[in-house]
Amino acid sequence: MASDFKAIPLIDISPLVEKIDDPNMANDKDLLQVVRLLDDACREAGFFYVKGHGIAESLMKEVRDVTHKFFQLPYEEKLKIKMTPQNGYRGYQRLGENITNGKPDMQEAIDKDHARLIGYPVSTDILEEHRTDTGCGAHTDYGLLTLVNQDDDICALEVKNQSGEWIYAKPIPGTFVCNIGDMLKVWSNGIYQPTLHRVVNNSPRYRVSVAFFYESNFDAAIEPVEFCRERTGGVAKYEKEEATNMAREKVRHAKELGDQVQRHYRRHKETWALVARHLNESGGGWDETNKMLSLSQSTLDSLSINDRGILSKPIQFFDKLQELFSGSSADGAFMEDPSSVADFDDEADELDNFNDMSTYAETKYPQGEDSDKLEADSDDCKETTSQAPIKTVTQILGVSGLEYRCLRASVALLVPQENARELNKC
Ligand SMILES: O=C(O)CCC(=O)C(=O)O
Ligand SMILES: [Fe+2]
Repeated sequence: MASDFKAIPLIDISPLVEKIDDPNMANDKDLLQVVRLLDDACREAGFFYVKGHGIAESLMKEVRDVTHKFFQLPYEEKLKIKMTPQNGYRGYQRLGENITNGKPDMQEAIDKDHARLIGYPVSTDILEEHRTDTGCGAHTDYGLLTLVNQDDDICALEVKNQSGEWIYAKPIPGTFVCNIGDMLKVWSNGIYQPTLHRVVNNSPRYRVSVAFFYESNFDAAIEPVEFCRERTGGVAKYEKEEATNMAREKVRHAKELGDQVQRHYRRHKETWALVARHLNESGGGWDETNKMLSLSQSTLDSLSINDRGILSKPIQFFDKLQELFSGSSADGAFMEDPSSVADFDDEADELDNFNDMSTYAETKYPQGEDSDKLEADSDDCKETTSQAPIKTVTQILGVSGLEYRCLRASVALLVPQENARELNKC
């Protein structure tokens, strides 16, 4: 547990860097002092700055400058390297796509293996209805150690101390801000605990940071190391776990939501199959005024109770279902099921232009509750139908854009390799 720290320590690690290949390093007083300071920092704040790391300040700045330049590019340019399931979720992640604690983060990013280049727009540049209050919601990092090269002139990264106060990790030029992650907690048998942190860009300037996440391989077994167990009473406080499982735990909620969306999708697909089967029957047809199928008595009589129940009620989303499942005509040529992840993702991209963030207007988030209904009288539906005339997957599935993005985050589970970053913050 983070202590009641009021400031984050700055540690000059040059003795460590200089002696890193020295077989006698353990006898070096200066180096041992660095180790002591690092140990204190990890116990107290879980955060520290490092200087004397050997990377030129000018190079750190250049990296940030390039990052700024990339995010200034037109949206279409950035999309050329967009993150997809096919490329293992590496590449450009659009504004609002990263979800923390169920809320979209007001950030865009490029993920490349263990590095993440992050851009935090000025909040007034984001449409008010799309804005959330954090560039990155409160979280701990999943791995061992994170190093952040942050913009020199903007205070945005905040770290929570034990009394619940948010302490700024103010930029200190030439330093990296470092923090420990969940894996180190397990390895150290709880001696070190990761600290909650978040990013809020309230400044009038676009902020970038470049983070490096030092993590184990996904198949590594994470368990308390013996040395730390001995120092903490001899009993392991954490069970041995595969890194992948730790990551999965982090995205449990997103995964539940993904399952929910898939259930919605399947149900509407079934409804449409039923509607399409009877649509062109003789004596039948679509009654636009009542939003119902008109069916002959003999057809009605032949239906199962369940099917009759569905078809004798208004089908509010008829045109949407038709578009989604059969293109422009009711020919029953259904689209792929979303369990085929790539297809679903592509389809979403087509229907849902994230740039205008039109599906993003809703902010309701079910927090795991299963709002498994799309009846015309449900509040959910009223909300979606009364919106601007947009045709989106989210409307049809009866989920908000936000939930839908969670689905996408959950999809990351299916491509777990190298994907610790994506999983990190759900
Ligand atoms: O942008 C920052 O300063 C930190 C970002 C962060 O905490 C993260 O991506 O895990
Ligand atoms: Fe973080």
